[in-house]
Amino acid sequence: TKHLIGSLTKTEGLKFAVVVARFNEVVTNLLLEGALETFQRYSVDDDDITVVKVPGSFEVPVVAQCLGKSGKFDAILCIGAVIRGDTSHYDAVANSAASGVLNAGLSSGVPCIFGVLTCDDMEQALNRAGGKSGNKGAEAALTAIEMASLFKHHL
Ligand SMILES: O=c1[nH]c(NC[C@H](O)[C@H](O)[C@H](O)CO)c([N+](=O)[O-])c(=O)[nH]1
Repeated sequence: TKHLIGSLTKTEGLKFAVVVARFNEVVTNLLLEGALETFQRYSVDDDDITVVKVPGSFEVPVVAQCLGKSGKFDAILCIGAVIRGDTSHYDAVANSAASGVLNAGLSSGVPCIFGVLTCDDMEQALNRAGGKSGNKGAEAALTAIEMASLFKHHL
């Protein structure tokens, strides 16, 4: 039986883009920090990481698709924080971000990792951005490394 799996240790030469929504930047900067530290811990070269800022999560997918199609990256990490609070169009933004990131990956053929928090309130979001529930940005970075390695070395 042939089992294909991405490595977390053979990260040399893997190139990553990180698309970060500025909306709720108190949260998204913490997610970005967690992601960058995880890349560093897993020996991803700093020169192999490109960070792109966009206004909100709704703008993330089109940039992820563009970066994917550039052929310059092995995985695209998408970071955002959609917080319901008193936002009327929470569902529109959250659902668009999810389907948008999915389609960016499918259309570009480059793994696009969904690191967009969708939470009811700021406390929930902060708990998932380095609080007691961990850091979704760090987790998504691990996923990005595994998927980049799987595609580069096995697919
Ligand atoms: O990333 C977010 N964008 C949000 N809206 C902006 C949206 O992403 C676009 O930038 C905007 O609609 C312009 O296209 C949010 N809310 O509306 O609450 C949110 O919680 N998070």
